[in-house]
Amino acid sequence: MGKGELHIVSTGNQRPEKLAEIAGDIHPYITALHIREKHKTAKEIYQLIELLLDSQVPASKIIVNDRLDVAHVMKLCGVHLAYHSLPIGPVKENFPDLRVGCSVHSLEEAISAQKQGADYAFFGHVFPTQSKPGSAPRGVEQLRSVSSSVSMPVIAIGGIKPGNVNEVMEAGAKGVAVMSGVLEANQPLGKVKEYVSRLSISNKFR
Ligand SMILES: Cc1ncc(COP(=O)(O)OP(=O)(O)O)c(N)n1
Ligand SMILES: Cc1nc(C(=O)O)sc1CCOP(=O)(O)O
Ligand SMILES: [Mg+2]
Repeated sequence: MGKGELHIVSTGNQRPEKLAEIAGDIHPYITALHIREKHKTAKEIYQLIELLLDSQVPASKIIVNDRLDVAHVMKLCGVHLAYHSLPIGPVKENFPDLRVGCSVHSLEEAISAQKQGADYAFFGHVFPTQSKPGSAPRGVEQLRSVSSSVSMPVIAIGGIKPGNVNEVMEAGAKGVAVMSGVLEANQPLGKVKEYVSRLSISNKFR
């Protein structure tokens, strides 16, 4: 069996040049880089992605939050739709080659996303994370229930560290999405390699 997927999600507050430098180092080892810059305009996101492309990050590994226009114009691999975004169904119908994903936080949301044609879903937050202060984590058992109820890939997000990768893969996740664990690490490339080695090992037992 192949490796589990490793998705890296931008923090929304890193300097574009810094993100591009890290992304240039880590892209060969990751499945996708998610550009989640909710406070940036389309033009700012476009400029950030230009920097990434200049750093040799392939467009085929970049997924952008919400902005179908940017994904289309820049020939990116996918778009991650938010609650306020265009609905999944019409996006998939009009852009069948685009990988269309979304975040889900319950079994009902996961089933609905799959019915609408989502290619994948992030489920979280599985563990405590500084990104969701004061909000209780949903835990590994809810991840297991969601993963076993849908056929689309479910990616675990929220508080994912190398040490809990095995647990979420065993619960049926097809991979993990990581923000702070890599992008706020002292040595992002070294961290990515740690995640990759855990993803390979854990998949052997599935
Ligand atoms: C491009 C991209 N990838 C992943 C996400 C994570 O989505 P989500 O969990 O919905 O983010 P929050 O709304 O929980 O902050 C994203 N937004 N964009
Ligand atoms: C963007 C996002 N969405 C989540 C969700 O549960 O929907 S958790 C999350 C942030 C994950 O960051 P970290 O890897 O630093 O815990
Ligand atoms: Mg979310």
